[in-house]
Amino acid sequence: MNPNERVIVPLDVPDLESAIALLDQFPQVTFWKVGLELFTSTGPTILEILKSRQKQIFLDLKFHDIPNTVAGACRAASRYGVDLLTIHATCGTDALKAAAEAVQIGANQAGVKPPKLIAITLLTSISARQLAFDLKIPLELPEYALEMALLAQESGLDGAVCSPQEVAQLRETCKDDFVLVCPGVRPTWADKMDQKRSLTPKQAILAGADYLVIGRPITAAADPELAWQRISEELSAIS
Ligand SMILES: O=C(O)c1cc(=O)[nH]c(=O)n1[C@@H]1O[C@H](COP(=O)(O)O)[C@@H](O)[C@H]1O
Repeated sequence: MNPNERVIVPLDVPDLESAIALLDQFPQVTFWKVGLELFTSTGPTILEILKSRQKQIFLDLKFHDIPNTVAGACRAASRYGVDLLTIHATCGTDALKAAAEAVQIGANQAGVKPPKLIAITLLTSISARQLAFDLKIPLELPEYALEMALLAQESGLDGAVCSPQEVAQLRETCKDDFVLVCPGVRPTWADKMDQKRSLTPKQAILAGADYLVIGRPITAAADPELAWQRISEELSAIS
């Protein structure tokens, strides 16, 4: 895979107009993420636009609900023919299994390829301190992220979203074709902002990430094209 194809850029913008402006600004980006803000604003229209431009789509709706409800949501989302879809591992095994099954049913009904269903292990904005003191989880952070990934794998999911700081451990323990997607990636020259567990693009790929989600270091940079180019050069230099 061309290293640039490992970078997923989130369309974290409020409306269709701003999303199209980003697509026009970065024709070289092959994989885009549609998250809660844009999908809530535009609905599936943005997915049609991405498809008309032959882009890969990560529909990041982070479902979190009871088994019957997440199954229904996954069935509906899978009819759009997207490539990746998210659900929180903390829904529990019954909901994850129901979601994995629903993804196949929805895609079959629409005659499209099923998306890879991937589980959020622990949001990259949560620190070890917050895990212990706010969420009252008694496990060490890397152990918790690994447990969530294993729960997803055992429930029949295709992969997980984790911070780059945990990806080496997940890569070592999960099966080889388990897709690992890392947000919270920050080049040395970028501000970390609300991301608490970051590594650089090169470090994240070397640790075993299949895809990197990189947003504001590119889209909010003073010179966004230069930021993309620097990331692209960093990844191309990996031997
Ligand atoms: O599912 C995600 O993509 C996600 C999971 C997570 O744990 N952390 C996380 O930051 N994300 C998403 O990854 C993107 C990161 O954007 P930047 O922080 O701007 O690079 C955002 O769209 C987040 O919604």
